[in-house]
Amino acid sequence: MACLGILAAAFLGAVAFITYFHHGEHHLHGASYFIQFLVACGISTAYLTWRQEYTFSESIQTTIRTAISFLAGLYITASSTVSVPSIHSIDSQGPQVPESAVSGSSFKSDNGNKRISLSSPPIENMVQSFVPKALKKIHDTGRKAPFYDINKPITSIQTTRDEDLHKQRRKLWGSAFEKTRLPYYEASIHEIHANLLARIDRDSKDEDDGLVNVTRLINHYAFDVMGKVAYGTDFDMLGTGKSHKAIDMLNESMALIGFMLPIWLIRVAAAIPGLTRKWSKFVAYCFEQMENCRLKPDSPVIASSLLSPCKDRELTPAEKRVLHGEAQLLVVAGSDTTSAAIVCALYKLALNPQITVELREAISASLPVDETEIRAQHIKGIDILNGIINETLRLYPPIPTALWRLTPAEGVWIDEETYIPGNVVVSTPHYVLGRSEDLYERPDDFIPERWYSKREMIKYEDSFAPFTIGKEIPFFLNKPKVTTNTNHNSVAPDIGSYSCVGRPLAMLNLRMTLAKLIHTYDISLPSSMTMEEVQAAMEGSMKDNFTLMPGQLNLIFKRRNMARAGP
Ligand code: HEM
Repeated sequence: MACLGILAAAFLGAVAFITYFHHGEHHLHGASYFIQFLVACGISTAYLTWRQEYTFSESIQTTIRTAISFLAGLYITASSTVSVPSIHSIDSQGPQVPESAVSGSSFKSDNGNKRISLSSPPIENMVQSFVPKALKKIHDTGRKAPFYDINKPITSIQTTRDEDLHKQRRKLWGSAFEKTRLPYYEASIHEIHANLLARIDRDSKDEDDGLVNVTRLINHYAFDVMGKVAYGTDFDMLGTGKSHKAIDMLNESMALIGFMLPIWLIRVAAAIPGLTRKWSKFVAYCFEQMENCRLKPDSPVIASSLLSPCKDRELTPAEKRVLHGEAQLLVVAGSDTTSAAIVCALYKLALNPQITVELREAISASLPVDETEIRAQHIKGIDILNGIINETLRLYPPIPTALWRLTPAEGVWIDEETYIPGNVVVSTPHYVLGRSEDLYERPDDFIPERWYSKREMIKYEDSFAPFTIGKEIPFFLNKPKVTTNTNHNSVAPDIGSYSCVGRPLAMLNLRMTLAKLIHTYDISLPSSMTMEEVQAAMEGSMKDNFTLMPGQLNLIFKRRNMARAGP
């Protein structure tokens, strides 16, 4: 009898999957399913106790047995129904992705010599592809995957899956990065550079060994810049030497994303009271900054552009939801990404002093006579500077593995022999592609020239897209062969594209900050550590929390003894 009950429950689980769970998306209802499941278990226990005259403990045991059988039936049906479709070739091992990156198990597909990688859990029908042509194909055709519903009902340009809303927001964001706005951001960067240099000088003196904690320093710098250009707010993390309380809350929340849990589980966890308190506080803080910008609508900060359609009236509930999302995105999108790129570039420059010397000479040569300040217009065309940035973004893409896309309903042909069916979640990890021998000669070496004078070292250019590429317009790639010397002055990419709309600001900041630091300081490895120890400290503790979190990097900064080097 008990056996029959178990089989019936398992059968019901299978039917529930086939008739209901297999259709449409369910990740937003995880918490409500969970509650319904608990209520059903409670009702079952009560029914068995009062109507069937079971003892209380027998009722509980029978209910648990039935519940487990139901779930097993559902899970087994799901695992056997969801096929893993993508086929592509990868090297036997492939480069290792940073700690806590999407974990996947590789195995052979039916055609033998080709391999695919499947990320758990299988019910999400998820694959990672390392085929050279995959990145462009997937991002040209794919929609955003269910992962982007992570903050619902709060949404933003980045997380919305509604294409009309995305287009509306993209227009507003685009206006924040028009040519005419960049001089304001440049002036803010200059202002914060003064704090950056003062902090480096202070830290170099304060610490006994003269070491500067570059990871923390640049993190503080990047947040100070974003506070200023986004809202006109001074986080003053460089000045105080401490993280702003809002940024602490953000960091703790991002660490949770690093576990890369399936989206339905994140949504269930988010429904548990108190668990996302810090994240909510961070969002509320950012929204407050956004609200303050409503009082100064003509200020050239990014928030003003986002507020422009509603500057003279009350916000509707829908607008409030979007502006909460955009308020936090403004800080999150621009800070950790830029910070990771600057830290990793300084790391590579410290390891490669010869490249640093060449860069410094090129910077000096680019400055007009009597000019002591680094200005964007003078340095934007320096090949070696752009090559260093590209090479850094290739080896350490600030968004290393995520960017999940859902294939179109009709599926997509990646190349002549690789087809991925519709509605499959695909990720094309930049970190892995950037280190692939299929795409680059000597992929593990830092060779800035590969982006200008040694372009033959790039075997397949379309796979380099650290700012990702658009759904409609392959923005980053639609230009002549030289990708390094590109337009931080270009207007933002076209509406409809999911690529990084803040790229002009990111490139402006990367160029100016690297140029300023290299022009002002001699930067070297700590004498107390071997090169291997520096590498282990930096790369060994690198993390993927959606954005790349560099490990520990301590360097020595010595002011250069020359008139033109000072601030
Ligand atoms: C080195 C620095 C940066 C890198 C590598 C980078 C990279 C990216 C990538 C890969 C995406 C796609 C994300 C996704 O599809 O989920 C993205 C989107 C975005 N980025 Fe950046 N980013 C950087 C700096 C910035 C800055 C400074 C801003 C300014 C606020 C910014 C604003 C945005 C926004 C608003 C989006 C969403 C665009 C959309 O969905 O239409 N980013 N970025």
